[in-house]
Amino acid sequence: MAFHEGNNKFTKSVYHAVQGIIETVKVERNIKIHMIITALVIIAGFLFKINLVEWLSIVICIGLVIGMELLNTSIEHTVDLACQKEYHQLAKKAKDASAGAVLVVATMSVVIGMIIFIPKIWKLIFIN
Ligand SMILES: Nc1ncnc2c1ncn2[C@@H]1O[C@H](COP(=O)(O)OP(=O)(O)OP(=O)(O)O)[C@@H](O)[C@H]1O
Repeated sequence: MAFHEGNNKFTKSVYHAVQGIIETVKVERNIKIHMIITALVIIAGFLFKINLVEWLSIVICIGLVIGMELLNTSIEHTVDLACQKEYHQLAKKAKDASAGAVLVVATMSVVIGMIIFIPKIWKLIFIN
């Protein structure tokens, strides 16, 4: 395979991946909420001048939550395709487990956000 062919294939893959993200953001309400929370957390990070480890924790959480939400959407589409939207006990199990994965990562992110920001907010209110 010539170098430019490989390069072209990579560009196409990135294009499709970006399309997947854009489509999901357009359609899925939950990922829009995650995006808004992400923006607020980044603004709070700058306002409270959080340190490098805190930024790293937040970047990991953001990546995990949005990545997991994209996977959840992918699983929902795959299940709908497989069962043609007919009720099926296995479809329920697959979708519920997938939604559960998002919930686990989102809960972990909220806890990390609280550990980072609550002491800073507390200091701002009661010490300043
Ligand atoms: N084909 C099906 N058979 C059985 N249960 C289903 C089926 N489709 C959905 N469900 C049930 O309904 C729930 C919601 O499924 P749905 O596909 O509407 O996801 P959603 O509400 O769009 O989720 P999200 O808000 O995460 O995007 C699932 O978690 C599952 O319990």
